[in-house]
Amino acid sequence: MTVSSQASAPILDFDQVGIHLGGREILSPTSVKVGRGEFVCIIGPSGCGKTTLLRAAAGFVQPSGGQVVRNGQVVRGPSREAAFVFQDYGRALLPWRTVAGNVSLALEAAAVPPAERPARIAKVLATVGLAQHGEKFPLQLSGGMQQRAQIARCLAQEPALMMMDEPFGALDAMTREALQDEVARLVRDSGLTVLFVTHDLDEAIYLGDRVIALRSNPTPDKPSVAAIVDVAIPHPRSQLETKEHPDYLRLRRDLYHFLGHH
Ligand SMILES: Nc1ncnc2c1ncn2[C@@H]1O[C@H](COP(=O)(O)OP(=O)(O)OP(=O)(O)O)[C@@H](O)[C@H]1O
Repeated sequence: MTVSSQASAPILDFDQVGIHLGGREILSPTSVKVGRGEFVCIIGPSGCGKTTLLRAAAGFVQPSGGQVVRNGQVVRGPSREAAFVFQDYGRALLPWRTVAGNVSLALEAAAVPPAERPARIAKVLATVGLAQHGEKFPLQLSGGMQQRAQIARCLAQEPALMMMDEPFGALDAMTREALQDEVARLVRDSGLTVLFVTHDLDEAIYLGDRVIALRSNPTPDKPSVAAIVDVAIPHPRSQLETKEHPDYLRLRRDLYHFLGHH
């Protein structure tokens, strides 16, 4: 557990959360507390329940056992306090609305008065480096820029928690690194708490304060959570220096083994 998660009441508390879907146990009872401002990455093989865990935190899925407590309240459904960034930015954005129009959706949903919207839209677009692109339509932008637009829309909702489900999985390596750095910066600047699903061990260690490794097909001997590791590499991190840090290779090797590779 990191200092931040010990220092204050957790923003998110998975309390013995178990999830069955389609008559099958997807997630065996899982308890994890996430501290305010923490960046927690979730890794594991395809189908092990990473997205399901995020969906439970967002209130899209109800646990079959246990409870998710967010900000002291049991989660019973979706809330503006929790924003969700999907991998598939192409489907998350409305193609017939401009980038600014897409960001505006979050403000409209929150009934922000029309007069206040332009300044708030400009602010979040500047945060993600899209200040000059508000009047463009999503399909006029690169994949990385579309994903920034989706992140801007989430930020406009001023969430306390951001769930990111493989947000950079569809991007090329350079765009992906650039976006990793931007998200790390904006999370540090804003104090947001992030739950971040990825298939990529390097991405998990680079971004995470902690990494949760899940396994598929849990049994009483081998529950869903294979390991939770702290990443004590100081922030701000840089792509090159982090990968040369002595902790980095050790964590990478440990997580690789926890995931069942030999
Ligand atoms: N609504 C549902 N009904 C039945 N089964 C479901 C439902 N949603 C998900 N599942 C199953 O639950 C399991 C976990 O799915 P989930 O999407 O959480 O895995 P994941 O670890 O995120 O996978 P991936 O890395 O491939 O995205 C999968 O076997 C999936 O088929």
